[in-house]
Amino acid sequence: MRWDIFCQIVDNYGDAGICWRLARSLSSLHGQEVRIFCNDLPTLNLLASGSNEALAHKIDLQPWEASYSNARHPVQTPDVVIEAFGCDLPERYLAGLFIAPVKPIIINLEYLSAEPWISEFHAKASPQSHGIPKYFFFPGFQDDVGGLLLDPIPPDGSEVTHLIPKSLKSIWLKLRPQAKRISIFCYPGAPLRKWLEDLGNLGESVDVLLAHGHAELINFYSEKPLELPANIQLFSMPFVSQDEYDWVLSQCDFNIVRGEDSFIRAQLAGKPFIWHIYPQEDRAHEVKLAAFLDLYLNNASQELKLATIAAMTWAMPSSWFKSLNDWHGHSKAWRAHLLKTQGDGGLAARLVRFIV
Ligand SMILES: Cc1cn([C@H]2C[C@H](O)[C@@H](COP(=O)(O)OP(=O)(O)O[C@H]3O[C@@H](C)[C@H](O)[C@@H](O)[C@H]3O)O2)c(=O)[nH]c1=O
Repeated sequence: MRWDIFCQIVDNYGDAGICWRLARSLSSLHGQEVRIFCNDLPTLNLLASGSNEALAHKIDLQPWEASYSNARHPVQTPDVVIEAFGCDLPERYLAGLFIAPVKPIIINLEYLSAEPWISEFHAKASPQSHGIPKYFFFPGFQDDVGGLLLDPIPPDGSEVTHLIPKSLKSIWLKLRPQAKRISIFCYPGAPLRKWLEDLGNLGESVDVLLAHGHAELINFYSEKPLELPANIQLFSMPFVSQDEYDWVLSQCDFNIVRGEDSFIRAQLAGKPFIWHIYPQEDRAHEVKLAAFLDLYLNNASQELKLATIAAMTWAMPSSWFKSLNDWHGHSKAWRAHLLKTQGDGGLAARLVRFIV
C-alpha cells in the first residue's frame, strides 16, 4: 500500500522523529511504500541521515509544498494518509483527494499517552464533511490502543555495539572508563544547574553528555558560569542522527529524555531515566506523567517507587541516587515487559492491521 505522512514541525524534533521512525517501520518491516511531506526538510533529513542507505532511498522525503502537485495526479493517490499530531492537510492536497476515484483512509495520529481514557477514543471514526473516512489513532502502552514505535529494537545491554559513531568520536575518547555516564535531553524549564551541582556534591565520577544546545541552557538563567567539581565532566554533543542518538542512550547508565520518541527509546535501552514531559499550560502533563508512573512502577518496591517518583519530579539526585542499582534491575525488567506486551509489532504493525 501507499502511505503519505504529513509532518509539521512546530518547534521541537519529536514530530520529525516520530514520522521518520514510523516511516522506516512501515517500509522496512511491513513492505509499505511511504512518502513524508514535511515543512522542515533539513531537520527531517538530519534525523534520518544515520540510517542505512537502502532504507533512506526507499522512503521518499518531500517538502510540504510538493504534496500540492503530487496529489492532483490520481495515479499517485495513496491508500493511507497520516496527519501526524492532528496537523491540517494542505487544502490543495485535499482537493486532489476529492477527485480521486478511490478515496484513501485518513489517520489522525495522536499524542502518546498512558492514560486509560485513550482506549475509548482509539480507532474511532472522526466524521468529516468531505466524506473521506478518517480515524483517530492513539499510541499507548495498553493492548487495546495503538501501541508503541519500537523499531529498531535496540539490542540488550551486553550485545550493544561499541562502535563509536564518527560524529561522537572526539567526545568518546575523553570519557573516563570508570565514570558513570549520564545523557541529558530536556526542556528549558528543568532545574539543570542545581541538579548538576547536587550531583557534583555526591563525589561520584560522572561524565555528563549534553544534547545539542543544552550547555547554553545551563547558563541561560544565571550570569555566573556553572562551576562543578572535577569528578563531574560535561560534554556538549552536536545534533546527531536518530540512530546515533539511540546509540548514546544505550551507552549511558542514566538518561534524561523528553517528549515522546526519546522517552520510549530510553525505556527500550533498559536504563533508568528521567522523563521530562512536555509541559502543558493547563498542567495536563502532570496527569500524563502520573498515568505513566502507575504503569511503570506497578511491580516496584515501595522504596524504588518513592525514589523514581522523586527523580522524575526533579528532586535532587542526592535524595534518590542510592536507589540507582535497584532502578537498573527494574529498567531491564520493564524493557522485557514492553517487548512482550508489544510483541505484536507495536504501533506500525497495529496501524497496518487496522488499515487492512
Ligand atoms: C538530541 C537528539 C534527538 N534526536 C531525535 C530523537 C527523537 O526522535 C527526536 C526528539 O523527539 P522527542 O524525544 O519526542 O522530543 P521533542 O521534545 O523534540 O518532541 C516533542 O515535541 C512536542 C511538540 C510534542 O508535543 C512532544 O510530544 C514531542 O514529540 O529527536 C536526534 O535525532 N538527535 C539528537 O541529537
